Amino acid sequence: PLYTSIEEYEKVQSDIHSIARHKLTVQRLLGKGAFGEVYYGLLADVAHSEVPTPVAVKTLPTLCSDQTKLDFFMEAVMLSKLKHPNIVKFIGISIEGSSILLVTELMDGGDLRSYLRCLRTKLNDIATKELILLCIDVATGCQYLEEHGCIHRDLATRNCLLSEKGSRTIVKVGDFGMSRLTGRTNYYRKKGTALVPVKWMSPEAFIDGVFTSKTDVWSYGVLLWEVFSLGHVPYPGKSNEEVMQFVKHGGRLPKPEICTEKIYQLMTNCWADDSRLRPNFTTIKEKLTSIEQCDNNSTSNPYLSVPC
Ligand SMILES: CN1CCN(c2ccc(C(=O)Nc3n[nH]c4c3C=[N+](C(=O)[C@H](O)c3ccccc3)C4)cc2)CC1
Repeated sequence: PLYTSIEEYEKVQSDIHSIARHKLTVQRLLGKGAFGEVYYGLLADVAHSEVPTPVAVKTLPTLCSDQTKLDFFMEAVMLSKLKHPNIVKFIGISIEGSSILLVTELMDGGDLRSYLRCLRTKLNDIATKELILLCIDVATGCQYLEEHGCIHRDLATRNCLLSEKGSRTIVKVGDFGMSRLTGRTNYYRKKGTALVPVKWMSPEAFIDGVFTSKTDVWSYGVLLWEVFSLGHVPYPGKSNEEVMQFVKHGGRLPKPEICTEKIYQLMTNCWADDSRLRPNFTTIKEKLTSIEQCDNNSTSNPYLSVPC
């Protein structure tokens, strides 16, 4: 596996910005990621500003395998290549002795799944419009990944982050711990049986280990289901093995209660057995936008500007 990562690294030759440790002040713990922890930090002297910039600092446990270190570094390399308003912004890494810190923009709203679960208690009439806008943000970030030959491989609400800048909540695709660049091929073949998110995976991914942007589309369909079920775990009560059998024989997630038929239709299109029949992220974004505008019109304005 080390070779695979080095091979991956060669594809993404990039100079990673390194941050002098004395410019970084690590403060309170924000959350525990898949590996390591994420802290609130302050970075001095960004763009020659007097005031330090709040950042997120992702740490690796000092005691961890070389593979984990390499994956962590690969995530930094991957993130450093991706620049988009719906992808969490990479700032740099700070290496001192055996400690490696990954510094990104601060997303102060936390992860999308926790946000959805909080929504359950806050409002009883959840605004479908707000949920669709969250999904459009994620689809826009995924469209960028698709265009840049980057397969995320772990799209899920737990890996998306929110920032509540002013009134508008914006969602960005966060954790890239499992993402891979396709380079010449346009798919990635998983080696070994690393921990894989079966409930978010397409049949060709969990059967043959083949990942393309269309496997990300399947995962995005499950993310849509998560959003409209306000953060439920997919296939409740089913084990990974049972889910694989169920999905392999055509079983699919049911329509969440607060989800409209049109949105459920979009989800099921993302779960087509044949990956060629699944929409791409450009189509997904267009469909969600027209649904959102349609909902807008039908409530406020009788003369529909968007044919529903
Ligand atoms: C009610 N409160 C609201 C505030 N709250 C938080 C909880 C967690 C966070 C947080 O981790 N923010 C992050 N900003 N940037 C990155 C973050 C994580 N990153 C990572 O790379 C992490 O690996 C990651 C990536 C995607 C999703 C989760 C974690 C990069 C912020 C506020 C706690 C509850």
